[in-house]
Parts: sequence; C-alpha cells; structure tokens
Amino acid sequence: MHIHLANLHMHERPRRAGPGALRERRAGSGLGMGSAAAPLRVLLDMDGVLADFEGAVLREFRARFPEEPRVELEQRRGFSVREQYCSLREDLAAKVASVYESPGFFLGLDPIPGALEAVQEMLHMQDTEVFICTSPLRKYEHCIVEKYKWVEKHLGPEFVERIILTRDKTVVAADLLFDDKDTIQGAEPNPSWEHILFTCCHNRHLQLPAPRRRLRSWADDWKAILESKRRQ
Ligand SMILES: Cc1cn([C@H]2C[C@H](O)[C@@H](COP(=O)(O)O)O2)c(=O)[nH]c1=O
Ligand SMILES: [Mg+2]
Repeated sequence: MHIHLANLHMHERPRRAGPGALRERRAGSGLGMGSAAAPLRVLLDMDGVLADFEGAVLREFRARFPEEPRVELEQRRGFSVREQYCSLREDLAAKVASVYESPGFFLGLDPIPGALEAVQEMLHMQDTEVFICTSPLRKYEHCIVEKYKWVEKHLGPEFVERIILTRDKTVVAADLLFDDKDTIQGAEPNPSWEHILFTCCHNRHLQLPAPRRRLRSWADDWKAILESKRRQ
C-alpha cells in the first residue's frame, strides 16, 4: 500500500517511520508522475557538534576547582561528563554539574572549529534543509535561553527559526542527524534519520559496527555524506 507522504506535516507522519521513509518521500514514491523530490533534511546537534561543551566544562572546572582532580579531554570516555566525574569521586558529580548549570555557560561556548562555516555552506546548498536539533538540560533555566542566544550570536537571527529543542530526537523526521552522542534512543524505535556520529573526545575510542558512519571533524568530507544520502 502506498502512503502519500508529501502532504503530511512532520507531526502527522505515519506511525512506522523508520529508515527510508523520508527517502521515499524525497524520491516522490507513491506521489504519481512528475512530483518533485523533497529536499534532503539534515539535523545538526549542538553540544559537541557546533558548540564546544566538553572544552568549556574542563576549562571552567579547572578555574573554579583548581585543587580537585579532573578528567582531561584525552581521558574522557562515555557521553556523560557527570558520570565520569562521579566515578572519579562521588562528590565531584555535583561540582561538575554546577559548572554547566551556571548562568552564562552555554552562551559562552566556543564554536567547534569549522562548524559555523560548514553550517552556512550547508544552508545555501540546493535541495537541502538544515535544522539544529538539540536537547536541553533537565535543569533548563539558563540552558534553553542561552542555546537560542548562542545560535543568534553565531549563526544569525534567521537560524533561530531552525532550532528544534527536544529531549527525544527519535521522533523528529529527517534524512541525517549529525550527533556526538553514540546511542540515541527514544519513543521511536526506527528513526527516519541515519545517525552520523560526530567525533568528540568522549566517543573517539568507539569502534562503530558497520554500516554506521562517522564525521571526524568539520574538515572531514561532510558533503560526501550528504551526497551519498541523496543517492539512496
Ligand atoms: C552531563 C552532560 C550533559 N550534557 C547535556 C548538554 C545538553 O544540554 C545536552 C546535550 O545537548 P545536544 O545539543 O543534544 O548535544 O546534554 C552533555 O552534552 N554532556 C554531558 O556530559
Ligand atoms: Mg551533543
């Protein structure tokens, strides 16, 4: 049975999205002759992909707690910086959390090298839609507004329109998601996007099982990944 995907909005997608669903929509399958392919939709994670969360945590932790043991970036393992500090010494979990929960922390993050240029270039590519898809902290007071301000400051006010704020990225429909978190789970067991693991200090040691793919940095060939997806 063919499902007409072209007239569905993101929130009205069929229950079984799954890999390939958006691709079918792009290829115009089920839409009849002459229908134009939908653009390639790309989601970009923020912390660890566009904004240097890890570098700032270490810098601020060192400044505020110079006497305490810390986790250097070369020693980072696993997504959660809080868990790793906790395993170093239990009380360090609250200390490191106090760093990234502080006002000004998220707004002050440095852009990841090459990220702003790549995003602007991607934005102007034909047949390509770019969104920022980012998860706020549970303790969201400063984080949310500062993420918006960061995007406005570094990418411009038009890009604020392209922010998707969610703690569940699996329910967002797209072709590609560039994200530094190694495992992305949520309500949708078969997200429509392919997750491209963006290399970050905490995931660089992981061996990805085939066919999972990485982007090693913004100097790596992200355009080839987009083009390969258009061909699928
Ligand atoms: C403990 C911990 C938390 N985070 C936070 C920072 C952000 O609020 C989200 C991830 O956001 P993203 O834009 O989806 O990357 O989680 C974190 O990134 N790392 C941590 O160790
Ligand atoms: Mg991230």
